[in-house]
Formats: sequence, structure tokens, C-alpha cells
Amino acid sequence: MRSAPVVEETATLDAQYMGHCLELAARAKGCTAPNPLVGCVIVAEGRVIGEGFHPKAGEPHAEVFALRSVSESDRPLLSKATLYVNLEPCNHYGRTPPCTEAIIAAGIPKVVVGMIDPNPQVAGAGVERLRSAGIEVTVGVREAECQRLNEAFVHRVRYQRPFGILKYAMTLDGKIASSAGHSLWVSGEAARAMVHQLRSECDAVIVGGNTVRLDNPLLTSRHERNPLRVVMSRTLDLPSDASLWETTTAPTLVITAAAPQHPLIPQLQARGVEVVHLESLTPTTVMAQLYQRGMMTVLWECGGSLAAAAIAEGMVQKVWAFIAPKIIGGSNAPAPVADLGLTKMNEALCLEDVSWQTVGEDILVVGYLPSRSPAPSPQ
Ligand SMILES: Nc1nc(O)c(N)c(N[C@@H]2O[C@H](COP(=O)(O)O)[C@@H](O)[C@H]2O)n1
Ligand SMILES: [Zn+2]
Repeated sequence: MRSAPVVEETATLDAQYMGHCLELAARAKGCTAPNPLVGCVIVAEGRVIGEGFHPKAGEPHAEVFALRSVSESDRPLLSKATLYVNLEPCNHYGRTPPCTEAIIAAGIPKVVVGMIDPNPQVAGAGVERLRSAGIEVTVGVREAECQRLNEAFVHRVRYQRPFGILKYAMTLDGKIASSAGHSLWVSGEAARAMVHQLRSECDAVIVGGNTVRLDNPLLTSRHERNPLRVVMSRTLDLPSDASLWETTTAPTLVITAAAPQHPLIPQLQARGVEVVHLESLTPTTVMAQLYQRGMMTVLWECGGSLAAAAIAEGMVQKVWAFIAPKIIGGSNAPAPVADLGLTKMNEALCLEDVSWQTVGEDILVVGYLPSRSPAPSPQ
């Protein structure tokens, strides 16, 4: 009975240090694809003696940065330290050597892990290796938050597709533009600043040709880090002077089914735009192309028809919907999602894990589509 307060205290400290790992990991949001977001903290005698995070693929892992950060004078404390990390330490040779060996070599006796790595090359083998070396390992501290932080990495590993987020801003009467096609601006400044932040945390942002023709968007983050801007255009019937063809701030990729002889192609290429031809241009084939390029999180900022196709093909996992308290009306004004072929209200896609918050004068609703698995890819 006397040990209960000690157990409670350990659990509280474990949760606290895992929170620190999550904060460290989140610093690299948008920079690590195809790798996960990982933070690591080393604690001895009640204080943090080392910490680090994984900054980008090809760089050392969080555990190695944390071990390297321990000062010479604190090194003797490693033999009684606890290492906290939000993702199971790796036990394989990838771009970098296994972290399990670095932890074992450092003589650390205890490791606390947030979640098991879904990567089949790891998948529990890291924890097993540490235990076989006599290290005490606890798994599952703040696991839900660890899973949430790395939802895109988990999805990518599990389905060999990037994680899709559909973002839109609509009026209270469900329109993303007026019936004349005017949409600047549906949401307020605070919401738009939040979208810029979201773009900086995504690897790519996708629009269709219609959005380029009607809105002429920039799709940059206004931050240091910009996503790849992707235009899906079946016919390449696009303006030759669109803002997206300015590629000094951010790269642009046009994916099209149009013939390679189309006259716009050399014009785009001359401005630094990459053009890729796909015989079958669908949300699935485009996401497969982005997966091959190592992308993890893709933002759909498209109009209703493309959004409906992306949802129908299982290429959207999460929805960010800004709702502006204004009414524009118009029976032909576009809605965020076009026809899904659903005719009864009980067929509606009900979002899960829904949360909402006010953002300036608008409301942001975030939730997950019920089936998080994409449709099987065409062979
Ligand atoms: N525990 C842990 N910490 C990190 O900092 C990581 N980046 C990972 N990543 C795991 O290892 C794979 C990548 O290995 P390389 O960077 O190519 O060596 C990645 O897929 C994760 O499974 N894990
Ligand atoms: Zn590692």
C-alpha cells in the first residue's frame, strides 16, 4: 500500500516529460517527411540533462541529438538516467544507424516510450532489443497524443499514401464563393493566418484548374517553409500568367493528362514549373505520385468537385472547415463538397473526434472522416 504515491508520482513525471518530448517533436512540423516527428528528453536526478528532436530525414534521430546534448560533466549521470521518447527507438539501419545501440552504449537503464513505431522495420523490435539488453522499458505514456502528433506518418506507413487534409472556408449558408464565383474573402484575417501556418506544416497543397482560373491563388505559407504547390489539370486550359507560375518563393508542380505537346508546357517549364503527365488523372494517382516523392501530409484546398472526388477515393482523412458568420445566398453559389452520390441523410459521412474553436470572427471545425483508409490503388 505504501508504494502507491511513488507509482503515482512516477506516472505524473513520465507524463510531464513525455509532454516535453511532444513539444520538442512538434518544432519540426512540416520538415521531417517521410520521417516522423520525434522528441527526446534525458532525465537524471530530477533534472533534464539532455534533449533533442529529429529535424529532417537524413539527419540523426531525436535520441542521438539528445544523447549528444548531454554535457561532459553530466555524462556519469547517464548510468542512472531515464530516456523519454514519443516514438519507439529504431532498431534498423535506415539513412542513420539504430538508436537502440546508441542508447545501450550510453548505459541508460530506463526508457519510456510514447508509442510503438508502425514502420514494419521497427514495429516492437526496438523495445525488444532494449529489453534484451537489460533496459527497463515502459510503453504507452500519453499514447493518444503521440499517435495524434504522428497521424500522418502512421497513415503513410500503413496505407502507402500521404495523409490528406481537406480545408475550406464557407459562409453560414454553406457557400465557398458567391454565385458569380467571388470568394475573397470568406473567412477573416485570423483564419487566413491559421491556414498559412497549416500550409507551412504540410508537404504539398493541391488545387484544381478551376481554382487557378477563378481565384489565382498564391498558396504560400508566408512563412519560411512553403509546401509544394500542386495543380491538377486534365486539359491544361490554364492562364499563362497565374501567380502559381512564379516559382522563386515556392515550387509548383502541374500534373496533367494533356498531351506532352501542349503549348503551355514549355512556357511553364521556362518559369521553373515542373510538369508531369499522368494518363489517368485522379486524386488517387496524384497522391500515389506524391507518396513516391516522400510526402506525408497533403492539403486539399480545391473546389467542391475535386474535393468530392478526393473524399470518394479515400484521399481525405481529416477536415478543417472554417465557418464564417455571414450569408451570401445564391442557388448556384458553390458548396465545399459537390456530389458524393449520397441521397439519404442517414448516408452522410459523420466526422469523428470532432473539435471546434473560434478563430477571430470565424469558427473552425476539425474532424476525421469515418473511414481513414484510402480505396485500394489501381494496379
Ligand atoms: N524513434 C525514432 N526517432 C526518430 O528521431 C526517428 N526519425 C525515427 N524514425 C524511424 O526510423 C525510420 C527512418 O530511419 P532513417 O532516418 O532513414 O534512418 C522512420 O521510418 C521511423 O521508423 N524513430
Ligand atoms: Zn532511430
